[in-house]
Amino acid sequence: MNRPDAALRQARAEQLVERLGGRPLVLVGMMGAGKTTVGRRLAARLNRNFLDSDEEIEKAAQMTIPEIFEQRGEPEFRAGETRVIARVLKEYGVVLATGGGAFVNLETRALMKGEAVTVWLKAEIDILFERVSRRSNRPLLKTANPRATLQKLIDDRYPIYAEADVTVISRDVPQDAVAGDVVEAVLSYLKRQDRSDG
Ligand SMILES: Nc1ncnc2c1ncn2[C@@H]1O[C@H](COP(=O)(O)OP(=O)(O)O)[C@@H](O)[C@H]1O
Ligand SMILES: O=C(O)C1=C[C@@H](OP(=O)(O)O)[C@@H](O)[C@H](O)C1
Ligand SMILES: [Mg+2]
Repeated sequence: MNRPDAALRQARAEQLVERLGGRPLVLVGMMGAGKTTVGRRLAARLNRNFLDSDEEIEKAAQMTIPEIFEQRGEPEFRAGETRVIARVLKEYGVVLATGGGAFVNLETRALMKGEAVTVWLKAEIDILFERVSRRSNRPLLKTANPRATLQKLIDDRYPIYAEADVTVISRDVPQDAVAGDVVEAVLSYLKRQDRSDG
């Protein structure tokens, strides 16, 4: 990146941080959308702390996500997810990557929408499927036909993800470019909001 590009990028990040104040920025969307990896880059750009709800649950339980699903079951995982997100949202200006099911929970969704700016990272099934196929750490996809399972989850969840404040397409470009798209989309959203408030 040349110097004017870096300076522009920095300026946009600073503008966003200023408009956000202490509000957390939360990424929601399907498994494989890039919430964890794009979220980390986004936080670095904004010079803000990054947390991932799955990682926080793993730390608290001292178990991996597949172990939690296997030994305790999904309802207990979801209860932990709700608790962790409520705790993390109290952190000033945090960038939070959620697990794909977190926004589906009515209570957690209301909390996120009330406390944070929510961003849906949206991607096509081909992109999602290719990305989730790289690792076998997603218990919900351990089915006879994982692609069909992913499609079913998309059908069920997309109307709910659409309730996020901002939608950003998780394109097939480097994660840093997607992080840049998030900065621009959230900035436009907050500018629109500030205009309609004032
Ligand atoms: N824009 C991208 N280009 C290429 N690979 C990506 C991109 N975004 C995410 N990935 C890869 O896809 C996989 C899933 O990403 P991850 O951030 O874990 O998604 P999520 O947290 O939404 O499930 C990871 O291997 C990640 O490196
Ligand atoms: O979509 C879901 O219900 C899940 C998504 C996963 O997180 P990612 O979306 O980060 O893969 C993880 O929370 C768990 O396997 C369940
Ligand atoms: Mg993730």
